[in-house]
Amino acid sequence: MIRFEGISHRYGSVQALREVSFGVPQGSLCVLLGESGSGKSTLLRTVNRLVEPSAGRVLLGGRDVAGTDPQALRRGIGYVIQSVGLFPHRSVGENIATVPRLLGWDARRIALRVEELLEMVGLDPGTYRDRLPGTLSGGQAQRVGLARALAANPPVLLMDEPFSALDPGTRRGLQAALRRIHAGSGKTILMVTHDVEEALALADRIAVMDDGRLAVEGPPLEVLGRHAPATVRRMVRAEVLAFHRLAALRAADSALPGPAPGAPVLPEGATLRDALLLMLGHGADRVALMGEAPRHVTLAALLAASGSGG
Ligand SMILES: Nc1ncnc2c1ncn2[C@@H]1O[C@H](COP(=O)(O)OP(=O)(O)OP(=O)(O)O)[C@@H](O)[C@H]1O
Repeated sequence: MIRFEGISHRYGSVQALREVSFGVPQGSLCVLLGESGSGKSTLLRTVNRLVEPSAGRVLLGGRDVAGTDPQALRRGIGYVIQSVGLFPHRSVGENIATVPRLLGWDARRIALRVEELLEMVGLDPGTYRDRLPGTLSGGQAQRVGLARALAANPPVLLMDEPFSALDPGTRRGLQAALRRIHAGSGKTILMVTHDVEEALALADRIAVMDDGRLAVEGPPLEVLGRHAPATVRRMVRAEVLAFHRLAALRAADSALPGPAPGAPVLPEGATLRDALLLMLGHGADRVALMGEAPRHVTLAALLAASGSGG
């Protein structure tokens, strides 16, 4: 759906991107991970032409975006950023209606869509539709930003650290909302984050950027697993706190009954941190628990227990 072909970009003397090539399959949620300054936002912004790359091309559904009128292109791509960027003097409903208005939808269709979207992102339409953005909390504003980006049902959504300014609880709520919205929608989502846990909770593909280059790209368990490149291992170290939390939880408390044929086996008394490391080491999404009755722990149960499962 999105294909980067040999993308390089310079800002003056800064080489921000170096020959980046990979594809984001239709319907997938791909997370761009990488340290600060590695080129994640620049790459994301080549898709909606907020950045015109110095070399290479971006294909969207097989078409070179350079040949598409930027305004028309952006109307077909949802874009969500950390600072939200809601219009301060327009109500929540008017903010969400921005693109449908530009597309000439009639008033009734717009009103129905605004209501549907507010419900989708977990805000009661009666309470929030007529509020001004300045009266919302950060998490509520981010929900409105997400609803606005989804308004005209774009097949592609670009998200640049959309949840990073939010407290952990609010953030998990929005991650859960995003998972619901994405599931079965066929939408292709490309999302920048610094947060390895967030990537594990949301992504079906992860692309890791390192100093403007694509370090690795693939399914999460492959990318973050045993053969992870140095840049990934540095980031994972930065997530030590999350691992501490998992280390405090017994794997047996998150186990489901039943065998897990072929899965690696976790010793009795192991923690969820042990379970995660075993999954990463084997590229497996579940581990079997040693003991009398057959039991197993899934990655989804592990994320739920760590508070990342929504
Ligand atoms: N408008 C600009 N002018 C000059 N240099 C820029 C500009 N935007 C980004 N850069 C530089 O390009 C490089 C890549 O920046 P980019 O914002 O893409 O990285 P990032 O991985 O998204 O970083 P972060 O995680 O900190 O947001 C950095 O060295 C940055 O300083």
